[in-house]
Amino acid sequence: MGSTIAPISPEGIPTALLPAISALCSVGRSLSRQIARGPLGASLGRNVGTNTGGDGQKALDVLADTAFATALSGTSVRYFASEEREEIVELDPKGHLALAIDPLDGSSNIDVNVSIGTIFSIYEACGGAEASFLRRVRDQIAAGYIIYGPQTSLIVTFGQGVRYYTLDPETQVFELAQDHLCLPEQSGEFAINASNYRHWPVPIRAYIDDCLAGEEGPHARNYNMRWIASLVAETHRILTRGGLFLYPGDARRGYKRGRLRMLYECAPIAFVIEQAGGKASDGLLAIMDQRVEDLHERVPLIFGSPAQMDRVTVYHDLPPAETSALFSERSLFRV
Ligand SMILES: O=P(O)(O)OC[C@H]1O[C@](O)(COP(=O)(O)O)[C@@H](O)[C@@H]1O
Ligand SMILES: [Mg+2]
Ligand SMILES: [Mg+2]
Repeated sequence: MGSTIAPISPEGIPTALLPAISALCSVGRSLSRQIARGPLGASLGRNVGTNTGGDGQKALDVLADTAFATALSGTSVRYFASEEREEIVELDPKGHLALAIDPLDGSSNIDVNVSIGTIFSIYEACGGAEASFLRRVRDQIAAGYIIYGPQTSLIVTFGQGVRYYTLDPETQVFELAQDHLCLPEQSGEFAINASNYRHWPVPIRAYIDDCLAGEEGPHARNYNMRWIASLVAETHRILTRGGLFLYPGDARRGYKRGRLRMLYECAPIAFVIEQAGGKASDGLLAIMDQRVEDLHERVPLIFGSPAQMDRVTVYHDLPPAETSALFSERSLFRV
C-alpha cells in the first residue's frame, strides 16, 4: 500500500504544513489505487454501520478515516476531528495543528464509478481540543480536497490563492498543474438536488423557478443543471468552469440546516472558493464570516461564481411578497 517516493513536490507548501499535506497525499494516492480497482478489489461500497450524525457508513468511509488518522500521527497534527467520529482524537501531544476531515465525501457514488473525494481543513491548535475547532471559520490556515476521478487531484489553499496538483499515475507524485486557480466570474449552470423542490424555502424555489424559466424568465438566459451528489466533484466542476451549488435547508425532518457539515465540508470548501475568487454563504451570511459552533453541526451551503451568488443572495433579501410573486412580476430582475 505505501510507497517510499515523496507523494508531492514540496515547492510552495508552507514548511510547517508539509508533513501533514504529505501524509494526506500519501493516503490519497493509496485510496486512489484502491478505488480504481473497483469490482476487482474489496467491496468498498458495502454498508458497515452508521456514524454519529446518523449517516450510513460504507466500508470506504471507515477505511479512509483510519488510514488518515494513522498517517497523520507524527506530522504535527495534535487534534484530529473526523466526520466519521463522535470525538476529537489527540494524535501528537506536541503537535501545533488541528485538522478536520471528511475522509470520504460522496459515498453514495463509491459503487457507481463516479468521482468521490476527501475534504480537509487545518487550523493552528489553540486552547484545547474543542476550542481548536469551535472558532471563526476564517481562522483556517489551509483547506482543500483530493478528488478521486478520471484524474486524482489535490486542490489546496494556504490563504494565498488556490493551488492545483494532479497525481501523475506514472510517478505516483502529485505534481503542480496550476498555481493560481480562479473560477469564472459567471456561468449558466447550477447544481441542486431538485427532488427536494417541494421542501425548499421560498427564496430557493423562486430562484430555481426563475432559472428554469430560461430566456423568457427574469434572468433572460437559459441554464444547464447538474447534480452529481458528490460535493468534491461539484466543487471541482465549478472551480473549473463556473456555476452555482446549492444545498439549502429544507422542510424534511433533520434537514432544517441542510445536509452538509460546517466543520468538515462547508468551511473548507468556502475557503477554497473564496480564494479562487468565488463566494460561499448560507444564503444570507458568508460562510467565512461565521463560527463553527458544534463539531457536527450542519449549515445550508450555496457557493460559486460571484455574479450568480450575488443574484441568489438578492432572493434571500427580498420581502416574502416579492419572492412568492410569479416570476413575471419580479420586475426587479428584468434585464
Ligand atoms: O444525496 P443528497 O441529499 O443529494 O446529498 C448529496 C450530498 O451528500 C454528500 O454526499 C455528503 O457527503 P458524505 O458522502 O461525506 O456524507 C455530498 O457530497 C453531496 O453534496
Ligand atoms: Mg461529505
Ligand atoms: Mg463523508
